[in-house]
Amino acid sequence: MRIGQGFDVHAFGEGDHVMLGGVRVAHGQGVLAHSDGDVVLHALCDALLGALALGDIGKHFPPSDDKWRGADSRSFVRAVAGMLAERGYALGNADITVICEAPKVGPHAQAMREVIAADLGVDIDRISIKATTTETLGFTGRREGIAALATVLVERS
Ligand SMILES: Nc1ccn([C@@H]2O[C@H](COP(=O)(O)O)[C@@H](O)[C@H]2O)c(=O)n1
Ligand SMILES: C[C@@]1(CO)OP(=O)(O)OP(=O)(O)OC[C@H]1O
Repeated sequence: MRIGQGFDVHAFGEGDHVMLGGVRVAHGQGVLAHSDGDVVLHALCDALLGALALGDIGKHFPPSDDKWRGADSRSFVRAVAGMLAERGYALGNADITVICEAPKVGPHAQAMREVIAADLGVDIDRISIKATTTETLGFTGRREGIAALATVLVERS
């Protein structure tokens, strides 16, 4: 059994939605990013890569590579899932926390769990999505950006 953790932040910018856990969430702003800027999936990928000491998301999908411009971050999750499987590992469980004042994550948490479970090929009860504000403190509190934390356990399959 191995453990991994991931963290990602994107600044809010122009737009009318954010992608969170592969789900399009209506919001008065978008995020600035090379890909679709899905902090949930980026933190998850980093946690999975970290669990197997495979580097980080930027090593595998460099922001300097035009191939990933506007990319659907679900493609990163599926690619990372493949790396795990190749090495004989499968997800034990993932626990993810989204940090922002808005949008509200709770109403979308179940849909995010379904997307992530499907992309990792695991039962939904292995995927947890939580959210918190920072009580108006810091960059998330000022609504300048959105952050996510992910912790995973991976097990020999
Ligand atoms: N973006 C968010 C933030 C919070 N929630 C839900 O609200 C609860 C209370 O948040 P506090 O930061 O005031 O503790 C939190 O436990 C979440 O259930 C949310 O859905 N989306
Ligand atoms: C996802 C990648 C893809 O180029 O770019 P961004 O969408 O900017 O996201 P970030 O988490 O800042 O960096 C990781 C990159 O791999």
